[in-house]
Parts: sequence; structure tokens; C-alpha cells
Amino acid sequence: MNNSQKAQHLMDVTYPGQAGGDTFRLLELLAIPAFVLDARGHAIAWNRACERLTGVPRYEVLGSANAWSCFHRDPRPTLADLLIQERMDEVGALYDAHAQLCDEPGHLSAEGWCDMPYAGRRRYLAVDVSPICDEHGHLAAVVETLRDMTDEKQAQISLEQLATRDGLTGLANRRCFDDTLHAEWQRALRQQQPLSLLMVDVDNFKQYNDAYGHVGGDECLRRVAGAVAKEMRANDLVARYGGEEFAVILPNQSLKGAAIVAERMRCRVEQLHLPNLGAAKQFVTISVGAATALPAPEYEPSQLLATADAALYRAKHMGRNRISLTRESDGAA
Ligand SMILES: Nc1nc2c(ncn2[C@@H]2O[C@H](COP(=O)(O)OP(=O)(O)OP(=O)(O)O)[C@@H](O)[C@H]2O)c(=O)[nH]1
Repeated sequence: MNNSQKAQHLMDVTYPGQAGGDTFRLLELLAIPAFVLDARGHAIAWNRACERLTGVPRYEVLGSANAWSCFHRDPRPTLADLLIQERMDEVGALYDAHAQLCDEPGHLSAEGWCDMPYAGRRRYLAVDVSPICDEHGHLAAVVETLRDMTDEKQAQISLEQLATRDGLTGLANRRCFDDTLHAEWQRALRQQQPLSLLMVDVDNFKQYNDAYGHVGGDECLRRVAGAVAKEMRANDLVARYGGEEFAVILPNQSLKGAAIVAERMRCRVEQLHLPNLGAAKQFVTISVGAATALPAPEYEPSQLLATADAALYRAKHMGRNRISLTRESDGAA
């Protein structure tokens, strides 16, 4: 039996007497993972490549409405399900990106992360769906083809990280900070919410470098960065602003809340107990300036920065290892 006879035999066994058997046979020969759902959402084809991608053999899927469970841990429809159930308005919420494949309705592509619970590794899949209609134009089935784009996606994420991360500490870099501050300022303006900013500076760091060398200084910056970042919530951003200075954006946070975060950071760094024998406290400490603004069209984010900077300067002036908050006289923010 040659390969094509073998494939034919396999399809006859798998889909005995199935209408559209030729289509399914072709599908089986495809190197691209593909499956077909009928108009009720039941799987009627599941090719070899799809078995390899998902780790699920066809006999476990065919005839069931559970194709989704081969891709996701929690219940959620495949793109083919969405097309069958006429729920295309949900595509945007379920996938990272999507587009119409051609002018004809129902031909769609989308991409996003899938858990792949049986294959055992998350994968970023690009998915295309196309409807199959009967002679009356009614939807009879939907073909879904899949491409594993995990390597490409990871390369893209790494590139984005290179562009937005600080190489020494792994925190957001200055460019990312500037972009985020601008975006958060606009959001706070639209939503009329407060925006808080912390400027954080390592105390007596010149002495630290002098005592422990530049390599020791770098390690110290990494430890301080880690401690500062531990106080962050999901929507906050902590960045290396430059040298031994860090900046923290706290969206929708009052000055009182910002002061609490700042004090927690100060304590956390102090508790690292990193020796700095040249400093008064004998340990590495930080000073923090906090400022809050309710953005208005006549103000600029740079004013908030200047106010937080002034507060930081005051904390240094008052003896370091402390936080200082905005005062009215510090400016508009
Ligand atoms: N190891 C290391 N040192 C850095 C880095 N960036 C800046 N520095 C050093 O940080 C020190 C900052 O010194 P100063 O600006 O005088 O401030 P300070 O000694 O911390 O004094 P106060 O801020 O007033 O408490 C300088 O010695 C810089 O060379 C870095 O990436 N790695």
C-alpha cells in the first residue's frame, strides 16, 4: 500500500460514508493543523497535524462539541464556534488581534495565546476560519486552520522588551517611563482621576561606589530596584529614571495613597540591610519625593515631575532616608 492508498484507507476507516469525504481526505494530507466543526459545533474532522499540535487524538474529539478544550483550560469558544454561533462581536475580546481574510463574509483570521492543556506548553496560534455552505447557502460546517507562531511572538516580545527595559535592573527604561507618563496623564485627564508620581533616589550612592566599586554598585542598584518593584500594583509602573534614580507612576492614586506606597518602599530598602559604611545609617537607604496631580488641560506632565523632584530634593535636604510630599508652594500639580 503506497502513501496515498494508506491515507485513503485511513480516511475510509475514520469517516465511513461521510459526505464530503474527499474534502476530509485532503485535509488529512495537509501539513497545517486543521479541524472542521459542523453546524452544531461538533467536530467532524481533526487532521494529523492538529493531533500533533494539540496532543489530542482525533477519536477523543470527533463527534463532540469540545474542540475548545484542546486549546484552552477554561471554557471558551474556538474561532469556528464563534462563527457558527454568530458571535463574531466577541472576537476582539478573546483574541490579541483579528482581521477579515477576504471580502466574503465569515472568512476571518485571529491570533492569541492558547493554554494547550494536553500538549503541555502555551502556544501563540494564528487561526483562520472559513465557512462551508450547502447548495442553499446555509452554513454546513466551518474549517479552522492553525499556525504555531510562538517563536515569532516570543522574538517580538524580546525585541519589545529590549526597547522598553533597562538592561541593568530589568525595570522599564526612561523611554518607556516617558511614554507611560504621557499616556497615563491623558487617561487621568479623560477620567478626571488623580495621578501620583514618586521620585526615588539611593542615598550616598557615590560613597557606596567608592567603597564597593562599580560592580558592587550595580548589584546594589539591582537589589534596590527589586525591593522598590515589590510594592507595585498591576497598573503601576516603576522605571529606572537614570543613574541611581527611579521613578514610579501610580495611576488613580491620591497623595495619601502615594505616601503609603513611598513609605513601604523606604522600609523595604532599609530592611535589605545592604551595608554602606560611608553613610550615616550604615545601610543603603532611599529618599522619596511624592507628588499628585489632578490633570487639567493647562498643566503638563513635566510639572508633576518637577513637583515630585522638588519633594525629593527636600527629603535629601532634611537628612535622607525619608519621604517628602508635595507642598502647595511646590507648583501647580
Ligand atoms: N555602580 C553604578 N553607579 C552609578 C550608576 N549610575 C550612576 N551611578 C553613580 O551614582 C552616584 C550618584 O552620586 P550623587 O549624584 O553624588 O549622589 P549620592 O552620592 O547618592 O548623594 P545623594 O543623592 O545626595 O544622597 C555617582 O557616583 C554615579 O557614578 C550605575 O549604573 N552603576
